[in-house]
Amino acid sequence: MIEIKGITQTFNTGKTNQVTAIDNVSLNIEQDEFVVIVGANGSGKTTLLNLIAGNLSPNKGTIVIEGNDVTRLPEYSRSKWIARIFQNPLSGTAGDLSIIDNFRLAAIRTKPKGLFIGKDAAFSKLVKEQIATLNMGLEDKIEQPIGTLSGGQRQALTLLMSVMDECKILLLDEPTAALDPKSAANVMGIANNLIKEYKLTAILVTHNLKDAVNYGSRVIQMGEGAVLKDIIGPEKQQLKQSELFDWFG
Ligand SMILES: Nc1ncnc2c1ncn2[C@@H]1O[C@H](COP(=O)(O)OP(=O)(O)OP(=O)(O)O)[C@@H](O)[C@H]1O
Repeated sequence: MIEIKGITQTFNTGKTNQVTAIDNVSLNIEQDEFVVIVGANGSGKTTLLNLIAGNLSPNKGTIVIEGNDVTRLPEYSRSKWIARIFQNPLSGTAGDLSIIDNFRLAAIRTKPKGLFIGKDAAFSKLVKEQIATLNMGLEDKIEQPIGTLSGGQRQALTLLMSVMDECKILLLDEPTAALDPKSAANVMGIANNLIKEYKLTAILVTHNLKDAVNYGSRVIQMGEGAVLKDIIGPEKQQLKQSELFDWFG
């Protein structure tokens, strides 16, 4: 599904502040896999997501998504496969626009204009039904500007927009770091349910070791631009938070 072969990303090449953020990393991530990435500050986690999403093009190596070599494809050309949720709930939605208009914008992103979108009642009904599944009581507020909602409500809606948009890969870059503990737990639960329901390939970058233990089918630790640990299957399921903590030495 995602095949990463020998990628290297160096910033400020030839300058005194040169840094190799990703150092010859190879990874195969299968369809339906939910990978959690942990690692110290500056270990290359966000750079890896940027390379997968197409915000960056690696100095070396290749990235293949769904059999397509996307290494030199810009972000917008990969958006039919990939959705990304950021730490800041304000990213990913247009605050002044209503909830329903944000869903319309998301639908336009990958679908031919006119199909499925429009101002028609069928679209509003579908969005309302999907929003109701979040159990946040937002389905009766779809005409309200999305900027009036809390961070947790916005992250939940952004997640829903991503999956309704038929993405296959969901990149979660510390999606709950700006939320209070209850909202964070709620949003992680929603993300996990959507990943399962829509059979997504997911990559979660987090500093929350509890989430790293509770969620995902695989956990990777990055350090200095390299993969230090890669735990999958029963070993991942049995991993304890204290063991994960010990990885950080
Ligand atoms: N655009 C850039 N220009 C220069 N250096 C960069 C750039 N982006 C990242 N770096 C550097 O690359 C290294 C890896 O950064 P990255 O943001 O990927 O780490 P991270 O593991 O996501 O860190 P954190 O946990 O703090 O978010 C760091 O040394 C960082 O300073």
